[in-house]
Amino acid sequence: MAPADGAGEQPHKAHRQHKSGAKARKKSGKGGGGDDAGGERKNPKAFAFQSAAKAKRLQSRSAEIEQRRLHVPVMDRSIGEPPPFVVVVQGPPQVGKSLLIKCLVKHYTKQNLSEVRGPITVVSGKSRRVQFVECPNDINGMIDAAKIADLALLLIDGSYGFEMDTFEFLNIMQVHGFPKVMGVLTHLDKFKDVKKLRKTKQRLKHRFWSEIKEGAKLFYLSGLIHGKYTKRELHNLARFISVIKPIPLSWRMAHPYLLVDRFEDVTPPESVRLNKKCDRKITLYGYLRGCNMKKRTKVHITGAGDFSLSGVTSLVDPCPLPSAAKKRGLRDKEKLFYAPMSGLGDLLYDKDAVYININDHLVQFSKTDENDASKKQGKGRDVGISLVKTLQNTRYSLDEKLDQSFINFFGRKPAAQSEDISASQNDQGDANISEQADGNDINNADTLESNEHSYSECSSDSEHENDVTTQLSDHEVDLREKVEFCNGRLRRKAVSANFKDEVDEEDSDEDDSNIENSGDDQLSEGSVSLDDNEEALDSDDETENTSKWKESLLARTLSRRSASLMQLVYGQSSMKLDSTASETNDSSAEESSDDEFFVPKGQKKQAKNEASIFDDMDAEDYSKFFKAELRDWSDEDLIKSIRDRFVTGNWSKAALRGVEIDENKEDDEEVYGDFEDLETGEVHKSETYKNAAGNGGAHKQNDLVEERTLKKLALKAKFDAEYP
Ligand SMILES: Nc1nc2c(ncn2[C@@H]2O[C@H](COP(=O)(O)OP(=O)(O)OP(=O)(O)O)[C@@H](O)[C@H]2O)c(=O)[nH]1
Repeated sequence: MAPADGAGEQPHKAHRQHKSGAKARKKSGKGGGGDDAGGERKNPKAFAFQSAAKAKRLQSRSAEIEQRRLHVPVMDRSIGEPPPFVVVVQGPPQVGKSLLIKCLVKHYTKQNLSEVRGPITVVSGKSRRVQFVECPNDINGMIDAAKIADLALLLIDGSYGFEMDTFEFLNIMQVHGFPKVMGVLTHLDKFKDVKKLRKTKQRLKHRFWSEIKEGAKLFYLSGLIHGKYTKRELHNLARFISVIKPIPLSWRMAHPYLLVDRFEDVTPPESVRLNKKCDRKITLYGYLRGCNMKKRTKVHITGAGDFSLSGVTSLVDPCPLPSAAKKRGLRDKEKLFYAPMSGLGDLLYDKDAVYININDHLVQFSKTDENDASKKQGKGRDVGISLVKTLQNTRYSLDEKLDQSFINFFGRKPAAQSEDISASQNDQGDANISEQADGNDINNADTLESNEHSYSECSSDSEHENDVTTQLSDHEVDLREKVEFCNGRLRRKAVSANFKDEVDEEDSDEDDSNIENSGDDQLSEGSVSLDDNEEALDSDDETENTSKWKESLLARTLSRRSASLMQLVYGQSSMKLDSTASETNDSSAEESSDDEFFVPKGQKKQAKNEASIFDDMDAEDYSKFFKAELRDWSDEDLIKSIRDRFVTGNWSKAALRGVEIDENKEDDEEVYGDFEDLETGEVHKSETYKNAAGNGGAHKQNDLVEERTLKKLALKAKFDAEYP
């Protein structure tokens, strides 16, 4: 019993009050909290700003946020999940484009990519997918890539410097709407001297800024480890790619377009057997961007021509966002990548089928079995097994077959095959021509600019350089192409007068103090630290910071203007034809009307302007002027001369002027209307001449000459009297 009594008397453990945490805070709030909180709130120093500069910064920041809010919001037309963000990796040959894509894919998906072909879609975040595309090294591929890029990664060989490919691509992007651009320096491990490396980085960064814009992002990939870029630098780059916001480009938002990541020939094999050049039916797969596409819309396939759509079907997303993937079955884990052309991704959704790709190691085939089987049968492998084996080996048999047979969007197609395509699409011939013409234009411009080059062996000794610099018509282009033989191949270096290639020793000492602080930051961050160099850039001359490569745009545009349809078809410059025509007109006009000679300067100029409005038009395309110089539209006379051509002007006056010109022509024809028909050999004489000849030949002619001389003299006298 005693123990029972003892248990009854045992004192209860006292309740321990909470001294910290939510409960304690709650209690103190309930109790005398009012005073404490009030006391805290009443402290005036706690909420006042201490520094005027900080206050100013805060104020300007809030004003900026307010301003941003006031901007017209960009209409988001997308329905459901946004399509993947297209990242185009561009750079000169052998700069490391494929390697960078492989490394980024490995970073995002932990998958090894054996080859980079076609677009590669990877999931880069909870609500974001990225599609990597390698930009081909030819100009047509660049044009195609520039049309679809949301972000362009410009790879630059740090050990060599800027090459022309980069500027050509920038130039093309400028035409198609400039997407986001980031620079990536590779091959930096070739520098043995740390100081030189730092100087080169600095120099390339400044040039990159001045060519694109101040503060443009430039990443450094400092070298390879086991044949791959370092994880830390890739991580930084991937993070930037993941967070970057695409610029809404108005043209793209208003037009539907598709980056094809897979295609299939669905032409019945029988019709192909009967006619190898029959019209093919092709199914193209890809994410639709821009806006919705309608059936029967005319579409342009780059490099192939214009076609009409026979139908559009929406399919299951082959690379869904992680959130969407959970809703569907069939997959045990999330598939974070889709690259059918590169042989990555194991589930394919077709219009009418779903293909599941099973890896070889998951299939129960063992070598011992095979050997046994062959022994048992006494002759080769069983037909059934070998059939299954071959089926297993060919992952995308149809695609691969197609790939070998034709359309290759990015310029790898063999010449013979391309001929086939154009032959089979005779009805779309016009479109093909226009596409080629377009390409020609740019090629023309390119060859024009590449006239301006020098050829040299890749060596540090500049004396060996054979520097041939020709000037593009009137426009001096700052950027110069220097072709040199380097690392076993020809490279086109982009030389700028404003940026020296070699690092000046004197400069390097000077600048070192600036870089010392920022250099490490850049190395560790893998990105440009803006603040460090802002001041240095501010002090730069403004003209230096303007994009130099843009200057060549005008020259290119002008050079492109001269190419006309006539020139392309007949191989003859329409410009020349027209100019010679106008020259002859001029000379005849000079001869015929001496009146012009006695017209005051200003008036004469005006009259000339009038005439030249018609003269310097392209014969075929009136939107083109072939004269290289643009008119001086500040000239009052010139403005006056076209005033009547607008809605507000006097149209009848303009028409009268036209009639006057025609009448003058007739007059001229009367006097100089003789011509010889070269085909028939018939000589036509003008009426005046005929009359003169009929009425007594030379005598009459003399009279005419005399008459004209008298007329001239009279006019001269009149002129002198009016304008002494
Ligand atoms: N040392 C060094 N080698 C590199 C670096 N980046 C790429 N490479 C090597 O350069 C070679 C070319 O790389 P790729 O990725 O094939 O270059 P690419 O630009 O795709 O080449 P193309 O497709 O032919 O234009 C490979 O052997 C890479 O290992 C780098 O930063 N340092």
